[in-house]
Amino acid sequence: MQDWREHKRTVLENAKRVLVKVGSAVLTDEHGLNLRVVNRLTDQIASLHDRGQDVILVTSGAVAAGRQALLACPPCGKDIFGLPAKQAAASIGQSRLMHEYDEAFARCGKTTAQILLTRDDFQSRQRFLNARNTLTTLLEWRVIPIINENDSVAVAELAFGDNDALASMVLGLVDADLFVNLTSATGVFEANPSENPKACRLECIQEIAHLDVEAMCHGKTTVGSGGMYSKLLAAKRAAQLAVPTLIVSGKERYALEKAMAGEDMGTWIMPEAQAIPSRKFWLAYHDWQGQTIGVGVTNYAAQDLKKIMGRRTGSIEELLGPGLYPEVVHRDNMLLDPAL
Ligand SMILES: Nc1ncnc2c1ncn2[C@@H]1O[C@H](COP(=O)(O)OP(=O)(O)O)[C@@H](O)[C@H]1O
Ligand SMILES: N[C@@H](CCC(=O)OP(=O)(O)O)C(=O)O
Repeated sequence: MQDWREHKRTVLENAKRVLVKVGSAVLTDEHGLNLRVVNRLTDQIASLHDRGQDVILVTSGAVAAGRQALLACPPCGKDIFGLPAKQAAASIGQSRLMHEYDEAFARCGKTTAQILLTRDDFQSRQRFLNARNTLTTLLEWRVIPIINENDSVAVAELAFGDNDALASMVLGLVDADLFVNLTSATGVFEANPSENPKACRLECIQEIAHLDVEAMCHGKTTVGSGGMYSKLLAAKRAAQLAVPTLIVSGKERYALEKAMAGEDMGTWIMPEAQAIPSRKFWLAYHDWQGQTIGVGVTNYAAQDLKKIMGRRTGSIEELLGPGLYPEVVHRDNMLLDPAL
């Protein structure tokens, strides 16, 4: 196995397309969106971009920015914290968030584009491909795509709920070669540092597939977003796509620049040696219902399957007519144990 430090150095030096994700805990403070953080982050992303790297930004902060606006001018006697209120706050905040990014990037001479996605967009092959085409075109034009979940239309069962999951899905859309996840912690620790202050930072996670994420983060760590738990699940998906993840503090000044320059900070998560082909990755996220042990595209409709269950292959043509497939789900169209 390649030494992880050497692997990290090689990826950092050669990454052409970097996806940077920044969460609410980094971007916001008790007053809402922290513009100093937004400006520092855009400066650093612009520098990477100037060096020729494509950068895709997945950002949270719409709900916080919306609530900030609402608190400045509250709707008399109305709830601003329930789910519909959260969705409405996101729609108020998203345009403000985007405005701040747009202005900050413009000061660095960069053009931005907003893309709002929901889980639906990854479940429909057509929408998945449309989103991919748009992103590819933007990147060819050297525009910086800024992505968030489309909170105001996402219904509970279709919501990502946290942008770590969204970011990991976008990796597959844009064929990124590095995922940088900016967090409020200084990296991944052996255990939740707020519960166990003696826990040490992990410099590298070599085999994320074998990591007990539940135990390490003690379940989900924050309400409404996943904290480190969802970052590790996102890193697991990234690893399946053969994309390494760097989880690093977004609170520290110049953290992104320093991390990209190879300083010893945060946690490096090694990718799996064998990437899932992108079509299979899409399959993995196509069906989210029930207890999933694997996913695949079937050659037979459910009612036909009921008719032929338990029958000999030779009798199938008699039941369903000619032109049949020899298998219900071909192994090329099947993925077992996706990191759902
Ligand atoms: N093993 C762990 N290592 C590091 N942080 C952890 C761990 N388990 C739980 N956490 C918590 O996860 C949080 C990091 O996520 P955060 O950046 O706050 O989330 P978000 O990006 O969703 O807003 C930290 O507050 C930290 O206390
Ligand atoms: N899409 C929402 C944030 C979702 C969320 O909680 O994200 P994160 O803080 O990154 O885990 C927003 O823009 O406010």
